[in-house]
Amino acid sequence: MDNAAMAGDAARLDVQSLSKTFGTAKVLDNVALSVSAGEIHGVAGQNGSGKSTLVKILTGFHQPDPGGVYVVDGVAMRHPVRWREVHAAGVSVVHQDLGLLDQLTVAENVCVGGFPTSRFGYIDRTARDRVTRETLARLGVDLAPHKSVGSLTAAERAEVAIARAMRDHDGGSGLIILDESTRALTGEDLARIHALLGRIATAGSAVLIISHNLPELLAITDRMTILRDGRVAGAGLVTRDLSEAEIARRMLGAEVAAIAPRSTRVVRPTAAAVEVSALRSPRIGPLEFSIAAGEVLGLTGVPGNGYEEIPYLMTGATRAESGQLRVGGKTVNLSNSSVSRCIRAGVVLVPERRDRDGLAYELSVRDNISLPALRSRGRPWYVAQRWQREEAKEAGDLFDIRPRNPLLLVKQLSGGNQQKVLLAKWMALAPALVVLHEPTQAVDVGARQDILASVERAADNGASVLLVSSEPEDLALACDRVLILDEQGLSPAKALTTDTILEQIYAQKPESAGSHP
Ligand SMILES: Nc1ncnc2c1ncn2[C@@H]1O[C@H](COP(=O)(O)OP(=O)(O)OP(=O)(O)O)[C@@H](O)[C@H]1O
Repeated sequence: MDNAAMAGDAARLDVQSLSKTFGTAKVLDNVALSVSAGEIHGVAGQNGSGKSTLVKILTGFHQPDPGGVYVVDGVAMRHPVRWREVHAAGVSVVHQDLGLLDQLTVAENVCVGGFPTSRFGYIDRTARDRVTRETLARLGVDLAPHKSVGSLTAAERAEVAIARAMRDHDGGSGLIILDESTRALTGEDLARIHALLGRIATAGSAVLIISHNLPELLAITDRMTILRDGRVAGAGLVTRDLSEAEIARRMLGAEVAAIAPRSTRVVRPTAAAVEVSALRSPRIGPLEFSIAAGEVLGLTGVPGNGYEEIPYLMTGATRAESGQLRVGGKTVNLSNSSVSRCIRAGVVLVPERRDRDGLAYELSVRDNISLPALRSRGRPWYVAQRWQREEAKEAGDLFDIRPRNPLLLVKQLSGGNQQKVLLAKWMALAPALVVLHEPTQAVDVGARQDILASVERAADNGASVLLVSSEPEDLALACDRVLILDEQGLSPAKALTTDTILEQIYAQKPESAGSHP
């Protein structure tokens, strides 16, 4: 698409000479970025290259170093940059987690932070519903304002978040920033949100989208800016002149070597080392499957059909209605278990939500990596032992954790590098069963390969691995076998190719899809 050409060349966003220093680290260095009216502009970059920092500066969360220029629709932003002024100038943002309140309605979510009030200060429900209806109609989104957000599909939730961001934009004005907000969407859900972004751009607003999904950026953007180590490694490149390989090369400064699918390289193990039986929750089951030692088993389904619950049900994180897990000669009752009991049985979970379930943000990289082994390998934890230092160094090298400083607090790392720490933390335990949920979400192309390689390495070292993912490409690449959950239960993928897995997933759609567990 070339919306920019259609809507003229007025810059909605113009950034020049923008830098940001944390302590002694310059994480953005002289960045320039320009987005025209009617343009969809993509930003890509390796984990830690500065994308989120850029968004945080544009929204006034971080202050840039002195000297930068930041202009919205012709209005120069004053220093310090304040969200109120940026927003008034026409900038809005949709964050990764969408920031929705599930217990509230569509209208309450769309109007949150800007409730129309009556002259006595009460919330004016009629005005609120009218604003919501008008916003949704303007965006071409068909949603009832009174529906509860907790009951919506993944695509509908993204529509509500985008509607909230667009609520105060006068027709065709301003800039909407999507900071990896499409990352949990796949297939038709993703296509639906792309169509919405296309409509927003065609109406004359500008869209700035940050994503690790290179096919997504190639499909919907007009131009792209690529960051590498905080510097621009490609400014305003016309997307139709780019390929995935070219973007990756600019991002990483090197070619990304393709890896061969596991199924073509490895002799399939046969004897079951892990057996799951009678696994049932209110939404799924009973299910039964097994994983051999040294095997990577993939598991997927239509988003929201319940397959996303399986990693949590199998590891004691969510209590199952019924279910047994046999691993290493022990049997765990999944209707009456806990995470710590599962860990003692040699079962670890690498969850999707690292912020909620996986990492201690206020602790260092080193402490996070060695936490699970502290009990068995000796205290006190506040004095770093040699094995802790060695383990942290090894993990840093193996997973390419950047910056390579094990004393940094996890909260100081970029999102993708936090994901690598989470993996390193569990892999260091040499578990019998590793269960991973969406391990490559929000990581760059190079890190994705490192993570899939580490998953395979765990299996090659004798672990059983369950890879639960919405990414058919990851499943086709890293698995020995893939199971697909539908209303009939689990069935094996007929072939380990992206297309076959996708076709099988969407051969049967559920009646109603809910949100992630
Ligand atoms: N509060 C902070 N203190 C110190 N360093 C920080 C802080 N926030 C970010 N950084 C550093 O700034 C750099 C850029 O991080 P940023 O989160 O912007 O990267 P990113 O491109 O968004 O990465 P990802 O794709 O992994 O989300 C990283 O090296 C990170 O460690």
